[in-house]
Amino acid sequence: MAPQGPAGAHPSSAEPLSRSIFRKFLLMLCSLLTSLYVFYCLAERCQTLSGPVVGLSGGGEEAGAPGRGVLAEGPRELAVWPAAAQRTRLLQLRQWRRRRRPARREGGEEAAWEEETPGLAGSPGGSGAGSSVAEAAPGTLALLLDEGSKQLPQAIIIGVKKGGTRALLEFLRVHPDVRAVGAEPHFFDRSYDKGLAWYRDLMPRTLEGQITMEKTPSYFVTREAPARISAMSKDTKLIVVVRDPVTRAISDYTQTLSKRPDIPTFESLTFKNRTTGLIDTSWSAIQIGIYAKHLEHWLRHFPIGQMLFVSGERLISDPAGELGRVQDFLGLKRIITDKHFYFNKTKGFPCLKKAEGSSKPHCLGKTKGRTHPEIDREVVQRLREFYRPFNLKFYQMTGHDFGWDG
Ligand SMILES: Nc1ncnc2c1ncn2[C@@H]1O[C@H](COP(=O)(O)OS(=O)(=O)O)[C@@H](OP(=O)(O)O)[C@H]1O
Repeated sequence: MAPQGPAGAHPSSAEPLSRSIFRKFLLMLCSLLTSLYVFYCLAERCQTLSGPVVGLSGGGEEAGAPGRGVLAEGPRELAVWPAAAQRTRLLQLRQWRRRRRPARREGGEEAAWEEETPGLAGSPGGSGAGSSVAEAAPGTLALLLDEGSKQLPQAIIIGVKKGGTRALLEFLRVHPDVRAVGAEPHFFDRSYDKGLAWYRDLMPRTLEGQITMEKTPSYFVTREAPARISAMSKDTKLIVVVRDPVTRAISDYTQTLSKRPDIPTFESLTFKNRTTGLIDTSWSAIQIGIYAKHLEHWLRHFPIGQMLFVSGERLISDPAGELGRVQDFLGLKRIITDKHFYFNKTKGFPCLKKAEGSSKPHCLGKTKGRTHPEIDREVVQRLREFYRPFNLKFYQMTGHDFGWDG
């Protein structure tokens, strides 16, 4: 009788066979798991697995740093990905980056959006960056998709300062087919000598079908800007956010006052001579609002149909309506609708229910919506009279009554 005991203690003739079966089973299990992993990656789930992260620590695309986060083999491996998957991955990567890093500031003005619920991201048990699957960094394959190419902008928000340009750009960035620089490049006014290659390098990468955009509100009043933009491309689409020039001037003054509290009053800066009521048109706060004059320069280089005038007032009272017009003008599908906005009573402005790259409500930062100082009624009235003929001319030129004159 064969001795009884634990397996392996007394080898029998059947044991080598079961060991080899076990080895085969292990091998099969390993290949199955590997195939499953590859399948998951190809099914665009790679980012939810805690795979190795490569080279994401550099500055963002909007900083224009070349080569960040791209594996050497990127383009070769990327070729096996369908275009739609590439696009999805690029968007996911971009969203992940946005969650990790606030936007750059533009020339002293705040470019970043403000979290409405600060503290949540890092709170214990909350969905802070890196603390949950949803917030995890994209996996290695996803990083290969930090591709696409940098293009010169096909559309530019050229003005006007304090018109609502930041709100428009941030709202537009929700659209999956819009990619924009966060900061103001100031290329066509301050950095033109750096050349188009420098400018292009500031742009985010785009995939086919995506529009590259930037906003620099000072272009609208820069004499050289129309010719320079036209020299870059005659087809550039131009967007101008305009606002009642009197309120705009006060907003402009309020911004300067916040930085230099010792400046003279708005009233004294408005006039060359207060007794005669002569307006000081050399003061930039006043000059910028003479929209008809500035527009004349643009119309020497661009047809009016290539320009879209967005009402700064309607951007606040009906953001979805204005965004509808902008999306049509840019040839984009109307994806941004009233479902994207809510009115924040504390801020007194529409905010995004979910900003691009975030699941939280977002409003513009503290530098937008500053309380304006009380201005002498007579001065406001005098300014209204001053602007009226220019406004009427502007309405004629654009074919749109913005309603600033009653
Ligand atoms: N949604 C939303 N949230 C906050 N602010 C909004 C919004 N929509 C328009 N605005 C108005 O935008 C004004 C600032 O305009 P800009 O962004 O063009 O300013 S800047 O030229 O870039 O400094 C800013 O002007 P002030 O209120 O005078 O600060 C706002 O009135």
